[in-house]
Amino acid sequence: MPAYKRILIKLSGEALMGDDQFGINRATMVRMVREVHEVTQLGCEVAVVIGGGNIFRGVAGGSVGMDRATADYMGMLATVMNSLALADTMRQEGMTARVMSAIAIDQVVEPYVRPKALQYLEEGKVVVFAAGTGNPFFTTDTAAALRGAEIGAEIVLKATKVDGVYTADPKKDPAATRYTNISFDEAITKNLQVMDATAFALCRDQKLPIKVFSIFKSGALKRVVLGEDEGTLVHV
Ligand SMILES: Nc1ncnc2c1ncn2[C@@H]1O[C@H](COP(=O)(O)OP(=O)(O)OP(=O)(O)O)[C@@H](O)[C@H]1O
Ligand SMILES: O=c1ccn([C@@H]2O[C@H](COP(=O)(O)O)[C@@H](O)[C@H]2O)c(=O)[nH]1
Repeated sequence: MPAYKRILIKLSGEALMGDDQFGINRATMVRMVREVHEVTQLGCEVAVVIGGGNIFRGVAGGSVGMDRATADYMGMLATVMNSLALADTMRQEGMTARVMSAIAIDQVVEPYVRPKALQYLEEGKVVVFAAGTGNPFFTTDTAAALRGAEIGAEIVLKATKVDGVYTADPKKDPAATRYTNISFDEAITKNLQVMDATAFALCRDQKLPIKVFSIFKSGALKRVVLGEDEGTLVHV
């Protein structure tokens, strides 16, 4: 029995690279989709936001010296590519997914319209929100918080490269220790970089909890959805 009826999953773009230098690693994508499939089969309504780090990192060199907003639009377009690839993999795995973009690209993907997204969720379709918030100077973490609040998700699940929120970046500080629970205020005050402060603040204000866990750990997403002990809960 799932602990939540409706969830917003933020999938790491960078994790999609697998062991490659950039881009989409097919086997990794399929594995991530199968993890999502498992939770839809539990009866959860699922929306997804995917990052763009796997593609944007590959082109970031070319964005040096560009104005920030233009580079950010490139980053948002990278998330559209990831979203299309994700939805197509979902289709191949027998799921029904719809991509909705915050930036109008009508020939490619339907625009984000909140009532339509709610309708898809009620129909049991997975909704993939592409192009972040549609605004530069933000991130897909903030898009996850924003869309999560808009659709009335009970929790935002940040599926990332580390297995929770640590006292410091565990990739840089081997002495860092993991929190089981942490409040939004503490995460913001301590400037913990696992998620940006805008996303933390939005979730705090909307009383929308976040669970941070590893997308590389097999079965972790399902365990989170079943309410089992996994990762770090960020709460009001
Ligand atoms: N205090 C911390 N606890 C845990 N991770 C941290 C912390 N500080 C920094 N990090 C880093 O934050 C990263 C996760 O956040 P980030 O938003 O960069 O990645 P992502 O969401 O997985 O990727 P993308 O932006 O491509 O979707 C982790 O890989 C970790 O190295
Ligand atoms: O609302 C948004 C979301 C994203 N961006 C830009 O896209 C890249 C990729 O997103 P990640 O969250 O880092 O995976 C991001 O670095 C921004 O440049 C944006 O401008 N607005």
